[in-house]
Amino acid sequence: MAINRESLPTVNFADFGDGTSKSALDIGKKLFEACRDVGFAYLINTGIPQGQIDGMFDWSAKLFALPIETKLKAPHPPEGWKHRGYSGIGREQVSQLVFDPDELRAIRTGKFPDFKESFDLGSKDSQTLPNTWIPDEDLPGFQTYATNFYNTCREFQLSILLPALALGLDLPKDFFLGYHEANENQLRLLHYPGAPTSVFESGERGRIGAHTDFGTGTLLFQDDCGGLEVETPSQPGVFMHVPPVPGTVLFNIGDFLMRWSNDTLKSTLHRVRAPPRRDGHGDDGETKERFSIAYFLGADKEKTIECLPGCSGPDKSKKYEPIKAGEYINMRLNATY
Ligand SMILES: O=C(O)CCC(=O)C(=O)O
Ligand SMILES: [Fe+2]
Repeated sequence: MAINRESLPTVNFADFGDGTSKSALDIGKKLFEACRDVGFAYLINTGIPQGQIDGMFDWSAKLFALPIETKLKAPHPPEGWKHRGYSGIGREQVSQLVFDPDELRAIRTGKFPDFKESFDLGSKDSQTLPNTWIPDEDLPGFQTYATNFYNTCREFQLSILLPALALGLDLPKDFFLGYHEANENQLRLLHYPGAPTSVFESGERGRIGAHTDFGTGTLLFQDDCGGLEVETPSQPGVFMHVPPVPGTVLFNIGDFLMRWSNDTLKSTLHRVRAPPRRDGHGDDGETKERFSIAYFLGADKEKTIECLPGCSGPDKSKKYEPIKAGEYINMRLNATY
C-alpha cells in the first residue's frame, strides 16, 4: 500500500479575535491555502475546549456500549437523507460508492460494507428534521451533553471558521454566514469495533472506504487509535496517514463548497483503515476499536448558490450551474443508503 510521508498543514486561530485585524486576515489566507492545496488541515486554538471534546468521546463510548436493543430504540429513519439516530454495523455503505459528478450519481464499486456503527443528531431547532434520541432514562445526561457540544461547534463555525474562510477568499467576513443561518449541521458519533488485524489487512472488512464529504466542510475529532488517511493531492491514489495530534481538530472541505468555489477549494478523498501497526496494534493480532466524531457543516437548503466571487475569470470559466443547497445535498445523500 503506497503511503506518502507528507503531513497536513496546521492553521492556528490563536490571534483571530473578532476577525477584523491583519492577523485574522493572515489566518484566513493560511486556511484558504490549506483548503486549496490539500483540502484538509489541522486546526489549533479553535476555542473548542479539550475537556468538552474528551467528554463527548466518553459519552460516545457509553452510548455504543449499550445493548443493541437499547440503541435500536432510536433507529435511523429509512430515508437516507434523514441523518438522525442510530445506524448499526453495515447500514451505511460509503465504501461501496464513488460519486461521479458527470453522471450525478453514485457508482457501486466495492464488495464489503463499512464495519462501523454511528449515531447522528442535529440542532433542536432544525426545521427539516427532529432529533431521534435514545430515551433519557437509558442514557441520562447524554442529550444535554451532546446538545451543548453541538452548540460549541456551531459557535466556532459562525464566529471563526466561516469568517476565516471568507477572508481567505477575499470576501466580506460575514459572506458565508447568510448561507448558514438555519443551523442544519449534523453531529455524528462513530464507533469502529475492534477485530483481528488479519480481517482488515486482507480487505475482508474496511472501516470507512475512500470518500469525500458532501457539505460545506467537516470538523473531525479522532481518538488516539489512528487509521485515518487522506489522499495526497499531488499523487492521486497515494494516501498519507493523518495521525491524531492532541489539541488539534481536523477540518476538511466538502463537495458542496468545492462546487461553490468552482473547484478552487478541494474536497479530498479520505478513508479509515487499520492503523499503522506500531500505533494501533499490539502483538496480539487485534486492531483496537476506534471512536471518532464528525461535525458536518450544512448550508441553508433553500438558498441558491452560484460560483463564488473571485473564483472564475477569463482563464477560469464557471463550470457549474447555480443550484439550491438542499437539492445538491439530497441528491448526494439519497445515493449513499
Ligand atoms: O472516522 C473518521 O475519522 C472519518 C469519518 C468520516 O470521514 C466521515 O464520517 O465522513
Ligand atoms: Fe468523511
